[in-house]
Formats: sequence, structure tokens, C-alpha cells
Amino acid sequence: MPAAEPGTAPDTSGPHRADPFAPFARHARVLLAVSGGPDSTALLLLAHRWRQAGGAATELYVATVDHGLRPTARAEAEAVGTLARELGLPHAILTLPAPLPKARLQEAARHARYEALAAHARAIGAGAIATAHTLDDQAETVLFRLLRGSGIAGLAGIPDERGLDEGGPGGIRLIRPLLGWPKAALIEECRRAGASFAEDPSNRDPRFARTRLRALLPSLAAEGLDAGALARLAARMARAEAALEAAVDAAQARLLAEGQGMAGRLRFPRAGLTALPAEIGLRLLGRAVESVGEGPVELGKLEALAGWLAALRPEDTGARTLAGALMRVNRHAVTVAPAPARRVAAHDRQPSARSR
Ligand SMILES: Nc1ncnc2c1ncn2[C@@H]1O[C@H](COP(=O)(O)OP(=O)(O)OP(=O)(O)O)[C@@H](O)[C@H]1O
Repeated sequence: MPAAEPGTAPDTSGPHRADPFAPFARHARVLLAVSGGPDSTALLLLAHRWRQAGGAATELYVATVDHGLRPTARAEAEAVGTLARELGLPHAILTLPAPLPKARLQEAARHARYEALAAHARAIGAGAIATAHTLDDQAETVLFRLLRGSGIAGLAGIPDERGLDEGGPGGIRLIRPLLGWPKAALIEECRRAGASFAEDPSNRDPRFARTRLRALLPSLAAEGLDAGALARLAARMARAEAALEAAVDAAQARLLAEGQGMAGRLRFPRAGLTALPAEIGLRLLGRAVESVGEGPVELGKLEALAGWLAALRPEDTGARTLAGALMRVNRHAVTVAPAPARRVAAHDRQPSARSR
């Protein structure tokens, strides 16, 4: 792959941010996740150009994950290495510690990929990983979630920055500087730089719902629902999501202080909880169930739980379980605690584990 022309001014004409690489400047080192496809090859070229043009003192490192799934993967990873070397950037090929399971392969590959990238980022002291998600990826994600009846958080689409391992060691950030760029513009960047790239055949595999949805996008665009419109929807939803979460933070602080919960158990004053706007109450319940139960709760099930609570008359009491959490309602309070079945199940599992 021939190198990009060094020193060319960064193309800041991307549709969204004046400087999409500005978030890089907060880190001494950023790891670019480059698969060798057109999007991430353009990420490599553009990030390097930004750096050459004096973007910041940020050092750029490059890594390619070889999932061991396709025979051509190694050669593609090596081609990324060649381009990175031409640009003067360090490159590593990362392999996975264990073979991927056959079930839910794409999801498993994505999970393993991020783990490998995060481990490498920590090893080289990079505070952030950058991926090359595009405007097209954003549009597909929003459309996909729209069709599945997602909530506001889902319709907010792919965030341009988030913590990769919140609470984990190192606090690595995940940055997506190209979310405002159409894929076609990135292919054009590669072409202009004379850089070749590989195409992942799974992107065209009609067995994946994503591929079938992608095929719908041109017809929707002809009706006015183009990638830009879907991205605008995502940005508006992200704004609403942030405001709602801030309102839930405030309601949580207020009601938990009033409710006097005990260790491992959250207690809300019933009148205060049921008086909240429905969306805020729903989210607060979701947080409570998630924190004492088994983790994230399906929105539809949470809505059913909140609906049940809202339909109770003031004199009614009762209890419901959801996702490993038990919600008890008495006249004065709503308490959310780990479900007893979970405690019993955990207790039951121990002897059988020992007997193996
Ligand atoms: N093998 C790889 N090595 C390094 N980076 C990769 C690899 N595959 C993907 N990436 C990075 O992730 C970005 C998104 O890739 P892709 O759209 O294929 O991911 P995905 O499977 O849809 O998962 P997600 O969108 O959650 O990352 C790429 O632009 C690239 O930056």
C-alpha cells in the first residue's frame, strides 16, 4: 500500500465537527483500531494527517485484531502493518487468547476484539482507542433499533465517545472520530491517498439482518430518510437521554435519602416514587433492579413492572420479581432487594459445584 501524502491539510469538511480528532488531544497516546477495511484505513490516514498538521502532541499507535476466522486475515493485518510503517506509526497484530465459540459468533468476535484492543492499549499506555464507525454505521444502527422498538437510549445510536471499561483498570476511552463521515467519503480518502483496503465478506452476507437492512437504505433515502436524518434523530435522542438520566440521578438521590434503605436493599417512599413522571420512575426502577439483580433488564419487562406498580390502588400491597430482583410494595415504601430464589439458587449451586 503506498503511503498517504504527508503534510496534506486535514480534511475538516466532514459534515459534523470542525475537528473530529479534537478528542485525541486529551490523550498522550491513542490506539487506532484498524482492520484494513476502507473505513479504518481512512481513519489511519486521516489521523496521521491530523497529527502531521500539528493536531496535538498525541502519539498514534495502530493495532489489528486477527480473529483467526478468515484465511486472508493475517495478510490483511500485515498490509495494515505495512501502511502504518510507511506512515511511521507502530503497529501490532493482536491474536485472541482462545478460539471463538460458534454460537453468536459476531457478538463473541466483537467482545474478544475489544478485550484484545483494551489489553494492548493498557500495555502501551494509551488512554483511548479510536474506531472508524461511520455515518452509515450510525444510520444503520438507528434504523435497526427503530425497527426493534428500542427506547430513547437505543435510538441515541452510537456515542462518539464513551468509557470502554468503566470502573475497570485504566479507564480507557473509546473515541469514534468519523461518525459524521459517510463511508463513501472515506473510500474516496483511501483512493486519493492511493491506499488499498480489504473488504470483509461478512458485510455482504444476507444471513445477517444488518446486511438486509443496509440494502433498504437507498430506498429510504429516496423517501427523505437518509443517513443524515437518522443521525440527527440519534443526536436529538442522545440529548434527551442525557437530560433524562440527569433527572433520574436527582430523583434517585432525593428518594433514596428519604427511603432509608439498608445494605443490599433499596427503599423508596412509595408516594414519591409513583409521583415521578413515568419515564423517570421507570428508569429509577430499572437502575434499582439492575443494581441488586442480574444486570441489565429488558425494557418491555421493566415497563410491565412499572405498569403493575402504577396500577395499584393506594391500599394495595404486593411483590413482583424481575431479573433476579424482588420488588416489594407496602403502603409506604417500595423496596427492591435480591430475589430469594436467586439466593437459594446460588446456595444450591455451591454443593453441586463442590461435588463435581
Ligand atoms: N479486526 C479488527 N482489528 C482492529 N480493529 C477492528 C477490527 N474489526 C473492526 N475494527 C474496528 O471496529 C470498527 C467497527 O467495525 P465493525 O463495524 O466491523 O464492528 P462491529 O462488529 O459492527 O462492532 P462494533 O460496531 O460494535 O464495533 C472498525 O471501523 C475498526 O475501527
